[in-house]
Amino acid sequence: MLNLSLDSSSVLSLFWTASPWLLLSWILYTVLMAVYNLHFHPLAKFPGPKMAAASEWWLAYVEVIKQESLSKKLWELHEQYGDVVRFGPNQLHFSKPAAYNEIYNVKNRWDRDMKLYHIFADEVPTLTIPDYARAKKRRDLTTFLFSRKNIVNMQHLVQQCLDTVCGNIDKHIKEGKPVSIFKAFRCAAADVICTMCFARSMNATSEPGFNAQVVTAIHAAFPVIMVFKHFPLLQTLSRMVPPLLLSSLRPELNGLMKMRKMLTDQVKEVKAHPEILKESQQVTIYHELLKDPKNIPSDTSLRDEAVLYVTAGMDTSSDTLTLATINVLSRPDVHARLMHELVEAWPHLEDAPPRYEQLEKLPYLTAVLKESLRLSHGVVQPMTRVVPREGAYISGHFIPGGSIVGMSSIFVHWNEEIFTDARAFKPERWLDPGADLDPWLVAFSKGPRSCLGVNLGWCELYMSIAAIFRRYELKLNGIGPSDLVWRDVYLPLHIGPDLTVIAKRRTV
Ligand code: HEM
Repeated sequence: MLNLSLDSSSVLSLFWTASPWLLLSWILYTVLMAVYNLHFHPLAKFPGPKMAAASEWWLAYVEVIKQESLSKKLWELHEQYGDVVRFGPNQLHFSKPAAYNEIYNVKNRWDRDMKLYHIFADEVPTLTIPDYARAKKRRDLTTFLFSRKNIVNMQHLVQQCLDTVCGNIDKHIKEGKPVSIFKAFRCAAADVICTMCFARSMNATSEPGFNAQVVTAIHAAFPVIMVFKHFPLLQTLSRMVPPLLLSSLRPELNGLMKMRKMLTDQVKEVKAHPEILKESQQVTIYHELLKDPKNIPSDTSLRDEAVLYVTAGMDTSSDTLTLATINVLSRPDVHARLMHELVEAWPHLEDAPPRYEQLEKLPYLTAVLKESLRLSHGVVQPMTRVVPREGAYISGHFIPGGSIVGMSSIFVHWNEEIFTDARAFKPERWLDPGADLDPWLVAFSKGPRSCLGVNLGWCELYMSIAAIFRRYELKLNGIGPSDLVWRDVYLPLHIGPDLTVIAKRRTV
């Protein structure tokens, strides 16, 4: 009988003999694919850099080697090539704001493109389920948890987290230290999400100096996921590394592992003792996702859903709040007008803070928040969608089925025809009755895959600004709006200095 077993030295020698052929075949394949992509691909007629059209490697070079922001690079490309740009063999980007509504709208049931979305997890949590039908099923399960009604009822939990933030700010004041408003809002958002969704806090808001591990870890993880976007094999390999080894190789990721462990333990506890859920006063994601006994998600699925909520909700709302604080403090006229409104709504500091429903009726605070959402953008990377088989018209062009299309929110938010002096912070623009700007605020995106946590997001924004501005006199600590510098890593990752303020308790 033929002996097929090979020892390790013969496998190695076979590999060395075959490797020049493997390399040659790969080069030949790449060249042939480039020729096909440039001349015969259904998107061949669309303009854009030739290297981008030829191969996926162009985008990997821009995002991983040069560490450039894709959305900002696309801005330059549109100036050169016009309103449609081919920025990958099968990818198109659009610049006219109307195209945003043509891609992301309630009628479109377009799939997400997994080349981008696999970075957040395997196909398990809501954000990474590619097809609309399955994603809808998963989203529908949590409709109640994120409904406006539930958020309004549970707002005392948001207030509790904000009170802990204030307690920590008071400690900074006592010790004569500036407050990192950047970290404070991130800690607040992390605790709000965990308290609301899992009925358990990570106590990030109590950490000295707001130096919570979860904040450092998520900040450190985003540039890594840009590498995973282009080299998915590395992501698979990284999952095989034992947590202990990973934490010694990348100690800054400790917080992420701690959070995963906390949520894994919680999932196990809830599954082993479902009676905990019956006794709980509060609806959590576990109540919602374990509702249907015939469709119980796996432990990993539950854990990944929980991790998704923290990563989806932490940086987005805290970026908006940080941007709001720095811009309001750098414009004395805006600051004075906002304070006037807040003092009227909350005249005596010793009284309980106004409720969310009352705050959302304040026109100037609302204008400040809309302007802050506009300039913080939400997600900046083009959120890629797959055009259905029959094709679609976008920006007046017929786009063949199977093409991947997307549009970064910066192309709407920085559009000068909609927002005059678009890069400037001008809350007044939202108060102009003739302007009708609301349809162009796309920070939460649009359509069936838009933000699931939108009600919680708004609630946090209103209550945080009211609590921090009404309770403290704040001054910028040597920083200003020009220090709000970001790199596009799907979200806008802050790469400027720490953003600190000097705080003093208000007495009246
Ligand atoms: C200012 C605050 C927020 C902004 C600007 C924001 C923005 C967004 C955007 C633009 C998307 C679409 C992403 C895409 O298609 O790639 C999204 C999705 C999502 N957001 Fe938010 N978000 C915010 C707060 C939150 C909060 C507090 C949560 C709660 C935990 C949350 C949970 C989610 C989830 C679960 C998804 C995925 C939805 C799906 O795939 O169907 N977000 N968010």
